Amino acid sequence: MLVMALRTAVYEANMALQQYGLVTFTWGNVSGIDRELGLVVIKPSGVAYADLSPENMVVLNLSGDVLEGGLKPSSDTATHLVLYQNCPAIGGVVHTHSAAATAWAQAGAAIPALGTTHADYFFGDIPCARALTDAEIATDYERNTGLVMLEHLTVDDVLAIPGMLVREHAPFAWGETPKNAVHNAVVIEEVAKMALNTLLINPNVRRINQALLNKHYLRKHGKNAYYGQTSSKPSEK
Ligand SMILES: O=C(CO)[C@@H](O)[C@@H](O)COP(=O)(O)O
Repeated sequence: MLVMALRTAVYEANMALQQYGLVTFTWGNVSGIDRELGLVVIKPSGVAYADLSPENMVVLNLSGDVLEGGLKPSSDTATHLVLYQNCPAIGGVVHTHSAAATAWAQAGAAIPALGTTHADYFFGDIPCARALTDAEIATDYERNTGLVMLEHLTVDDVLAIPGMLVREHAPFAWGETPKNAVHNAVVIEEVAKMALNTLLINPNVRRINQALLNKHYLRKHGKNAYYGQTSSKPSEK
């Protein structure tokens, strides 16, 4: 039984999706990585959260080969792997179809940074990656979903904007750990709801004052990050 600690962390993170109201049926999955061992653990595909256990999580290598687990890995596994393969700072990935964030994704719109709740976790708007082309859908939808997200990422500062929407699909979030990734997925859904309501009240609302965004983001994430650029490694806490 490989990486039991990671299995448990990924199991607990998947259970937290339900706890925080991020999923209906099985519309969400969490994974985690042990980079020293080169192993990824992910939720099994289509399995109800009530039926999950650390033991039935699926263990893969970074190429996606199943090393342990009799169940099929999440259908989004290739997307998770693209993020791990290209972004060393990422330790956990979440995908959900949480309703408000999915509405922004279906509309093809980035979630604007309108207030300090957003600024505490995201150093700017939450991008919406473009819709995939016919060819990208036909060849490898899940892997290409990860690649279109990379079009928006500066690999060195993926933790400054720890999540993104994918047009015609839904949100992805990430973090230093599976638990942190779930936290960011909750924030995406909450600020998606807040932004939706804010724009209903005032369609002409402007984005948060830059100095206030910097103050709130830097207060939580360290002083060595600058708007749009961050240090070559995640900011010291
Ligand atoms: O995006 C979708 C479905 O549109 C999937 O993420 C969702 O059904 C979860 O799939 P898995 O059960 O993780 O294979």
